[in-house]
Amino acid sequence: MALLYDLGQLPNELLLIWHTHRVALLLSAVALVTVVRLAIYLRGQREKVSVSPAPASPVEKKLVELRPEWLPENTTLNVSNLNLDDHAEEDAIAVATIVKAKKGPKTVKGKKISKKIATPAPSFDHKTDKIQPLVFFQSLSGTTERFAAQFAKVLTEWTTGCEQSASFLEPQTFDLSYTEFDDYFLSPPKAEPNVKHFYFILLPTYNIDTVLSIFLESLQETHNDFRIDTAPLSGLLGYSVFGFGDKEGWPTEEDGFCSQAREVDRWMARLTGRKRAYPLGMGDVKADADARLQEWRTGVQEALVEIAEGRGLGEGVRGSGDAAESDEEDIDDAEDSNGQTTRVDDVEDLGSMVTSSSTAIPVDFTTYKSAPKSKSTTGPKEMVPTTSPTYASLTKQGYSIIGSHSGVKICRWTKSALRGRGSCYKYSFYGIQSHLCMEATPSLSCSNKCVFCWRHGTNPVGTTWRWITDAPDLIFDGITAAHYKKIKMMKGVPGVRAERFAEAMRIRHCALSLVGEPIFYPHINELLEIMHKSRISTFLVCNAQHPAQLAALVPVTQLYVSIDASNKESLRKIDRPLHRDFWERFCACLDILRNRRFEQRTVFRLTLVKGFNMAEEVAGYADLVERALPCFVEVKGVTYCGTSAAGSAGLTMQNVPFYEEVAEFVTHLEKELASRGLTYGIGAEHAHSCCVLLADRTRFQRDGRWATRIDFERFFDLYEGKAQGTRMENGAVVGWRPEDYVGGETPEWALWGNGGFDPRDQRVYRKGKGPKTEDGGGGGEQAGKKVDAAALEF
Ligand SMILES: Cc1cc2nc3c(=O)[nH]c(=O)nc-3n(C[C@H](O)[C@H](O)[C@H](O)COP(=O)(O)O)c2cc1C
Ligand code: SF4
Repeated sequence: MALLYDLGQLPNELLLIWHTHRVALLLSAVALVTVVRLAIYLRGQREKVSVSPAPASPVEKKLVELRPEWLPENTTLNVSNLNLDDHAEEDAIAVATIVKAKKGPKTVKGKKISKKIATPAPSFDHKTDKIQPLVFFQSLSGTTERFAAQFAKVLTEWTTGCEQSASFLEPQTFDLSYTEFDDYFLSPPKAEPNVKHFYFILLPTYNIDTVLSIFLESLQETHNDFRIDTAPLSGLLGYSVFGFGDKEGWPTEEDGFCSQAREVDRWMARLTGRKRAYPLGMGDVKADADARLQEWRTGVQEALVEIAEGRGLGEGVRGSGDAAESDEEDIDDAEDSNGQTTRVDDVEDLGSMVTSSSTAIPVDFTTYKSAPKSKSTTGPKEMVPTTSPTYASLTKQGYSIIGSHSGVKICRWTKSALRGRGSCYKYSFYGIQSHLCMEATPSLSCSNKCVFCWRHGTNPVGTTWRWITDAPDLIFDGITAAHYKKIKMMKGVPGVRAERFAEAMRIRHCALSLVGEPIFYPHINELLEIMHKSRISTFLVCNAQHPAQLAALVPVTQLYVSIDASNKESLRKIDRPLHRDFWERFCACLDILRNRRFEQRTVFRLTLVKGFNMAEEVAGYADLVERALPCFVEVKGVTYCGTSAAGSAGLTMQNVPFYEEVAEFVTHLEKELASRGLTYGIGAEHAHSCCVLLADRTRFQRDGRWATRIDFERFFDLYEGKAQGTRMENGAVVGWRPEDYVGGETPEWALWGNGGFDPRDQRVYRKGKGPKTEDGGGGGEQAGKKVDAAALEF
C-alpha cells in the first residue's frame, strides 16, 4: 500500500524538483549540447588535416586528358602518340600532379591577382641608364608606314642631337605585322639591366578584320590571362600612341574615328600600370595628320627629357608619386557598364569581345565615303569588303574576288600552257596540263603570317571563321565563271594555240590553294563534292593548323600539307602562326595525314627559304616524313615576290635558293630517309619551277619505273562508284586507295636528271638566260629571279 502511495506522489515530487532546480538544469543542458557540438567540430577539423599529404610525401600522379577545342568529336588526344617533343623544346606538360581527394563537388581554388598594380616604375638613373626608344607601327596601305619612317628619322636626329643624347640609344622601328607580339607585349624586351624601354605606337584604324584586330586581341588576352600579372609591361619607362584615321568616313570619335588607336592606348595603359607618358595623338590622314604628328612628337620628346633627367613621368601619373589620373582605366575592367563580367577564358571568344568592346562601328562598305553611319554593328562582317586594301591589292594583281571571301586567278603557267610554252611542275609529276587547271580558294583568310607570303599587312587573318559565309554553289559558279572569263581574255594574245584555247574552256583540275587557307571555309566539303561531281580533280593545300577540319575533310585527289619548317622554333619564325598551340596542331595534322595515307594521295610540300628553314634541318624534315609517311614529298625553292611585305619580313633575294641548292638538299633528304629504312626515292623534277619530287617507291613504282602520274578518269569512276576500290577493312572493301588511280609512267623527260620540261613544248628563255645543256634541261636553273607577285604559282 505504502509503495502505491509513493508512486502516486512521484509526479508531484518531480514537479517540485523542476521548480526548485530548473535554472541549473537548463544551464546543464545547454552546456552539454555545446560540448557535443564542439567535439563534432574538432573531429571534423582533424579529418581535413589528415586528408592532406604529409610534407614531401608522394602524391598520386594522374594522366590528364588534353582535349583542345580543335579535336574532332569523339576523339581524344593521345599525348604519348603525338611525340610533341620530338623536335621541339618546352612542350605541353601532359602529366599534372593531382592530390587524390574525396568525391564531392569540385572546388577550384585560386588567388585573384589584385587589379591594383603594385609594381613601381622602373627607376631611371640618368648617370648610368639608357633609354631605348622603340617605334611600333602597323600599316595596310602604306600611309602609317610612311609617317612612322618619317617620325623615326626625326626622332633619331633628336635623340642624337639633344642635350640628353648620352641617355638615348638609337631608336628602333618595328612593323607589327612582322613582330612577335609575345617578344614585346607580354613583358618588356630582354636587354642589359641598364637599358630601359620606351614605346611609341603608330596605328591606323580599320573597322574590318585585319592584323590590327589580332594585335588588339593579343593585348586584351595578355591583360586577362590570370597566370600573368595584369600589368606585365610596367617595366617600361612609358609609352604613347598616335592614331591615323579618316574623318571623311568616320567624322567623330563616336563614329569610330581612330577607334583602334584609342583601344590600343587603353590596353597599353592597363598593361603598363598607366605609364602613358603623353596623351594619345590622333590625325586625319586627309587633313591634319602631319601637323598633329609633329605636335605629338614634340610633346613626347619633352616627356623623354623628363625621364632622361630622372624626373620620371611627371605629375599626376602612377609611378611619379601622385596616382591622380582618372578615367575608365581606374574602373575595374573586369566589369562592363552593365556590371557584368567580361573576363574571358576562351581565347577564341576574344575576337568578338574586341569588336564589342570597341566603339560600335558601322560597316556599310558601299557607302565608305558617304555621311556618317549609324552606330550599331551586329552579326559577322565581310572578310574582304570591296573597300578594303586587300580587295584593291588582290584585284590589282589579277585576282577575281568571288562573294566576300573566295578568290580565283589564272596563274602564269596556265597562260604559258595556252601558248604552248610549258606547264607547271604538276604536269611533269602528275599529268596536270596547266591550261586545264583553275587556281582558287574559298578562304582568302589564313591563320598564319608566313614570311614568304606577299599579302602581309593586308590579308585577313583569324583563328576562327567569323565572317559572312557564302554558299558553296555560289562560290563554284563564281570561280568557274571568272576563270572562263579570264581564259577568254587570252583569245587575242599572240601565240595562244587554238586547240589549247578550246580545251581550256573545260576546267579539269582545281588547285585549292592560291592564298589563304581553303579548309578554313566551313562548307569546304560541299564545295569539293560539287567539283568532284563536275569531274574536276582537287589538289588541296592546307597549312597544318586546322586538325579538326583536316580530319573531317572528304577525300580529295591529292591532299597537301605545307611543311615550312622541321621544328617548333623554326616553324614559329617562318609561319608566324596565330595559334598559340600551333605546334600541337601541326603535329596533330601530321598524324591525321598518316592515318589517311591509304585513302588518298598525301603530299608534304616543303618550301625552302635559305637562311630560314634549310641548313641543318634535313634530319628534322626526315623525322616529320617518318611520322606522317606521306605518299610524296615535293621540295620547292621559295619564289621571291619582291614586295615591301617580303622586305619587312626580312626576305631578300639572298633567301631564294638556287636550283642546285634545292637539288642538293633533296639528295641529302633522300639519303637520310634511306638510312632510316624508309623507301623514298627521287621520282621527278621540274627545274623550271625549282621543284623536285620524292615518292614512296613501294607505292608509286611499277616494275622499277616511276608511276607518279594520276589516272583522273579512274579517280572520278571510283568516286562515283563506277569502279570498285581495293581499300579493305575486316575483309570488306570500304573504299579506294591511292594505288587504285595511279596513272601512266612518269615520262622520261620528267625523271630526275632530265630537267622536267616537255620537249613538245616550246622553251622560252628569259632575256640573258640560255640553255645550260643541249637538251635544255638539267639543273642549270636559277630560282633566284625576282618575279612579279602575280606570277606566283601554286
Ligand atoms: C576598309 C577601311 C576601313 C576603315 N575604317 C576606319 C575607321 O573605322 N576609323 C577611322 O578613323 N579610319 C578608318 N579608315 C581609314 C584608315 O584608317 C586610313 O585610311 C589610314 O590612313 C590607313 O592607314 P594605312 O595606309 O597605314 O593602312 C578605314 C579605311 C578603310 C579602307
Ligand atoms: S599559309 Fe599561305 S596564304 Fe597563309 S600566310 Fe602562309 S603563304 Fe600566306
